[in-house]
Order: sequence, then structure tokens, then C-alpha cells
Amino acid sequence: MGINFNNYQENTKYQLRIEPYCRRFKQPLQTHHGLWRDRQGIWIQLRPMTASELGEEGWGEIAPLPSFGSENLTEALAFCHSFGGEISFKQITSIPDRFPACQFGFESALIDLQALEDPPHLTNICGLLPTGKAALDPKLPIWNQGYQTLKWKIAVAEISQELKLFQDLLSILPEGVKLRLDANGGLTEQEAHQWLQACAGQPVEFLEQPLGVSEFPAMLTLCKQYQTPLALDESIATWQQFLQVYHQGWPGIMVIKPAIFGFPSRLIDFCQTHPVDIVISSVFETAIARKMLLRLVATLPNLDRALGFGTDRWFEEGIGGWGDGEIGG
Ligand SMILES: O=C(O)CCC(=O)c1ccccc1C(=O)O
Ligand SMILES: [Mg+2]
Repeated sequence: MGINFNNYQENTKYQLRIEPYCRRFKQPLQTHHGLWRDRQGIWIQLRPMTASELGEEGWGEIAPLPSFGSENLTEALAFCHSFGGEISFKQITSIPDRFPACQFGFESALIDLQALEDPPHLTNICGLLPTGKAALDPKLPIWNQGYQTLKWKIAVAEISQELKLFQDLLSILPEGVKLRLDANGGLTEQEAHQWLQACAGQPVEFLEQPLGVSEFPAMLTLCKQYQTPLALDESIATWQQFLQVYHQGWPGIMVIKPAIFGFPSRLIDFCQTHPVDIVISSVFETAIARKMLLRLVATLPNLDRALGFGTDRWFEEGIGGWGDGEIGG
């Protein structure tokens, strides 16, 4: 199923409401990009201005991530305000590629207006461990929430120290659980070799973005040298980068963050016509964007890998798309 907007909707103008938000994490997240304490973004609401078959209102969320190449919050907010409280279907489908988070937010709101059924709840989620030694605390709730896949950020401390922590982590990893290691582009080539050697024979699903965006050829080489699969994230954060990497024949996994990837309809069209091994991942968006992500998950073919939605449990209140129950099964 692609996304078809009916003619009725194409001729519609919408009243636009803009609501910036800020949500704090329970604890900051340490990554190679730095320390992250809260999530700021914009909720938007569209209301058709003429009588229509559509719902009365549609919600979308703009959750920029400038460190991955999207517009920043100030740019997104100025863009939203430039419409003076009214926007047309044509204006939405013409949002330029330099506003990928806005493309996602506005098209999500159009899709929400079609009043489709609520997307299904999910179970195959990858949990997000705290960074560093904190992951080793056996009292962390995450160890008892039924996750079959857990992500751990690396490239934040000195490598020999991290490799030692990795061994400790492996020793407490429950039977059958797999790890995803995310370096956020922070390793040197030599360190990437050290990590991939340490991963041999271990329950590691993949190593994500070992090297920086400019080092694509080196990652292509690494892919061929080790059993542990590699995944690209920062390298394919924008649509243009994604297409380039795809056409250069990347044989590994691709982590897609729909909230910063532009129009959801474009992603659906691409995945329905090209075989790709993708992981859908969160950017700490809230429940409104999450609803669109769940709709995507229900629509995209061949999504066999756990979803990178473990970010929900980092917020103060439950905003997840699957209630407060246990995950897994
Ligand atoms: O993908 C996941 O499992 C969790 C999400 C995650 O790691 C993340 C969240 C926000 C910004 C960047 C990243 C990342 O994958 O690097
Ligand atoms: Mg990543």
C-alpha cells in the first residue's frame, strides 16, 4: 500500500497551528556527538478550511536533528511561521529537501487527516542501554523488559577501556539477546578493526556507523573483511546521501530515521521497489511522530529487524505507542 491522497485533499487549504515542545529525558544520553538532555521539536495541526471527507484535524511532528544534516529547530520554526497560519496541499508537497524534518511533519499530518485506523502495537523493539559502565548495572529495568535486542553506544571513552566493558557486558547478556553497537562515526579505522575483531563469534547483530560520513570507502572495505555486519546511519541520514550510498552498492544494513528523512511517501515508494535491509529508528520523537512511524512500519515490506524505538523509556512520562506493559514475546 502506497499513500494516495484523494483529489478532495489535493484541492484543500488547511489552517495551520504550530506548537513547539520540549521534553526532558530521565537521564542525559551520552553519545559520540555529545551529551543530550532533552528533545525539542514542533507539533503541527492541520484543519481543512473547506468542507471535506477528511477528518477534522491531522497532527504531525517536526523533530529536527541538525547533527545528522537536517534543518535545525530555529529554521523549522521560521519555515512553519512563513505560511502565516494557512498552508495548501501544493505547498506541503513542495517543501524543499533542505527541510526534511518539515517534509516528514507536514506529510504526516496529511496522512493523519485521512483518518486511517490506528496503527498496530509492536513488540519487536531494540532497547537502548545507558552508555558506558552504567549499562552493567543488573538493577536496570531494561534487563527485565523482555528485549531480544539491545543497543549500546560506543566511541565515547578510551578504546581499551571500552573493549573491556564490552567483555563485561557480554558476560551478563541473557541467552539469546543480541547487541547493536553504535559508534556514531567516532572510531578510527584502526579502532574499527579492533572492535570488529572483538565482535567475532559474539552475539552482535551489527556495528553501526563505525567511521565518519566521509569514510564511506573504508567502511565498504570493512564490510567485506568481517563477519559482523555493518550498518550505516549518519552516512544515509538525508535522502540524497541515502540514494548515493544505495547506488554505490552498500551491501550492509541501513538505519533509517524517518522523522529526519523527508516525505514518508517517498520512503514507502522506494522500499516497495528496491530490496533494502533497513532498521527503522527513532530520533527521540514524541507520540505524534511515533504514530507516523508505526504507520510506516505497518506499510514497509521486509522489516525483519527490531525497531530502534527504545528511546521512549528515556522520557519522563510514557509516550510510547504500545502502552506501559512489558515488551517482547
Ligand atoms: O536506533 C536506536 O535504536 C535508538 C536511537 C538512536 O540510537 C539515536 C537516537 C537519536 C539520534 C541518533 C541515534 C543514533 O542511532 O545514532
Ligand atoms: Mg546511530
